[in-house]
Amino acid sequence: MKVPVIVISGFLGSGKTTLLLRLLQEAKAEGLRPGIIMNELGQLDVDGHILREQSDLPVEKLLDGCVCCSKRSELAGSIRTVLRNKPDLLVIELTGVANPEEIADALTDPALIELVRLKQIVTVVDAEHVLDYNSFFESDAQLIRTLRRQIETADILVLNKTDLINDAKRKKIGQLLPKYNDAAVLIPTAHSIIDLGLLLSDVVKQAKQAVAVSSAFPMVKPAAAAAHAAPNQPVEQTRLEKGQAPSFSRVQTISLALARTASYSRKDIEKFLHKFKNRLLRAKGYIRLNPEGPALLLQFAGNRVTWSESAHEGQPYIVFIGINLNDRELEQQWRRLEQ
Ligand SMILES: Nc1nc2c(ncn2[C@@H]2O[C@H](COP(=O)(O)OP(=O)(O)OP(=O)(O)O)[C@@H](O)[C@H]2O)c(=O)[nH]1
Repeated sequence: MKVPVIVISGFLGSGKTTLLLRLLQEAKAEGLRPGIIMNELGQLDVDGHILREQSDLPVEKLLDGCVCCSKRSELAGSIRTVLRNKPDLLVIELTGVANPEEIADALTDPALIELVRLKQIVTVVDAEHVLDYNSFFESDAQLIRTLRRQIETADILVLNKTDLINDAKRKKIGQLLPKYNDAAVLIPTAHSIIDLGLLLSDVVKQAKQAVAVSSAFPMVKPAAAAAHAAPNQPVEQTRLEKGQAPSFSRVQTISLALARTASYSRKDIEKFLHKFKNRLLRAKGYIRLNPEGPALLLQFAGNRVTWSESAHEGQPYIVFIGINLNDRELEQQWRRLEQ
């Protein structure tokens, strides 16, 4: 069974490590064995120290670079190392400037696709500063885009540090965030206190099934989470019934194994990809245009298609990463391309 992955993203200082610590405590209380990967931009393992002081779980560190770009090639090795301990769950805390979309993409690399599946992207938003990002980073369009993608791709938006803002600011942010992502569960809070059942209930269920324990686990515990919340900062949830955990990330990954005997036309594939472009963030695959030919690496990113030579010897496949994709429709239409 593929190990579910929770990605924690959010700008520098927004409260990611605070959330991670809470998540690990709750996971431990539920009898889960989480695997942890922390990525930091600098060479100093600051958050790792904090974590080691407060948790006895082993942490795999990726220092001095961002796992979505310069450290990407090391991600597969780190995940394999963590998987040796047979975790029920893998939690990856990204750097503040990482685009979670890139991680969704990295998890579908050939070395990982059979081992892990993206479960949820949680983005922690710093309520005190989020409205200022556009003016702070005016000269850095790439950074602004990344911060926006952190919000747009989230399944859960934790609006943290609400203890540091007034009602007017809170209202403004409450109007802004849905403009970028109206499908995520929005949780205003302080000190990253959220109902962790949203993240863990299905993993607990799966772990219990795995050991053939039949007693049902309560899906979420809103009352318990609210009891921990700071005064005047009730845990609120919107766009999702309380007690209902989303089981899949909004960023979906659909992989299709391709028959070795099938042939394809390059033009048809490109037409297909452009047809879905509004919902497709990324597509990539190792495809043989004809059964005797070599595998080619197909990449679709930013609405551009590139083909390159590849030494891939294994089963041809294609992976689609997108939002609001209909897997049956996509597969049916893809199969029509087979000649
Ligand atoms: N006042 C206040 N402080 C908070 C809150 N949440 C976290 N903090 C503090 O903010 C600081 C940064 O929190 P972290 O959890 O380390 O943030 P992070 O996103 O992991 O930070 P980086 O690793 O630098 O990206 C710490 O000193 C926290 O104690 C909050 O809701 N309110």
